[in-house]
Amino acid sequence: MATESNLVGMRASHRALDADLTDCSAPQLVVVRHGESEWNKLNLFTGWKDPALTDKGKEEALKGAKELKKYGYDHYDIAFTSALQRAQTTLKIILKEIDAESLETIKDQALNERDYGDLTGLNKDDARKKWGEEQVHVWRRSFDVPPPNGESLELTAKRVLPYWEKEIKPRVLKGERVLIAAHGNSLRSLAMELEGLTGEEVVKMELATGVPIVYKLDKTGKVLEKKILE
Ligand SMILES: O=C(O)[C@H](O)COP(=O)(O)O
Repeated sequence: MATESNLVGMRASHRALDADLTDCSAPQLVVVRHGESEWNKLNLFTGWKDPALTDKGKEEALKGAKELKKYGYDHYDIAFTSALQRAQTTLKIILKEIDAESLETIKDQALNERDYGDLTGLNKDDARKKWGEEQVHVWRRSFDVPPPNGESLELTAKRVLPYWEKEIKPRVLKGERVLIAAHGNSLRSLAMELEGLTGEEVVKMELATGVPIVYKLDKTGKVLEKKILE
């Protein structure tokens, strides 16, 4: 079920928000985290490694597509995804289900998962045993502390957001219907910008695999309305 009008634009006045919500021409953007991958299943730090989706991951992508259809978010002008197959396959499954297999799709590593550096390939529980619960939590969920030789969320945002500003946002603001299939941390970086979240707020945000998020934006690209289709 769609989470009812989960309004995040707390900084906007309610009057302005109501006015804009009645405006069907307000720019709209749909983002989705890939379905479960083989390495998610094995509880391994994945980052820029490129495992495939599991069967469960494919089912999650299909379920996400059915939710998009159910709520009428099944027409797009362009799609963006990362250079990693778990996001690309998720997108493919969605596009097939909404009869949009020939949709123009741009793949770019700017949308990749954060690079987990030396943690890549390690089991997350083993890492907790080795470095302690707290240290691993800091690496996974602090804003600006990178894992050894990897990217913090802040560093991830430094490549995701310029790409958003240059390649995606202008299309969304022009009224193109854009679908992005990407990763937990690349989408967190984007959510930070769209929803106006602080570093502290964004690290608390968890994105479920295969669950689409629909954003309605104002004319500057900030979020007026957010619906999680789960
Ligand atoms: O790269 C990974 O391991 C996951 O896709 C995201 O991991 P996280 O939940 O530890 O950020």
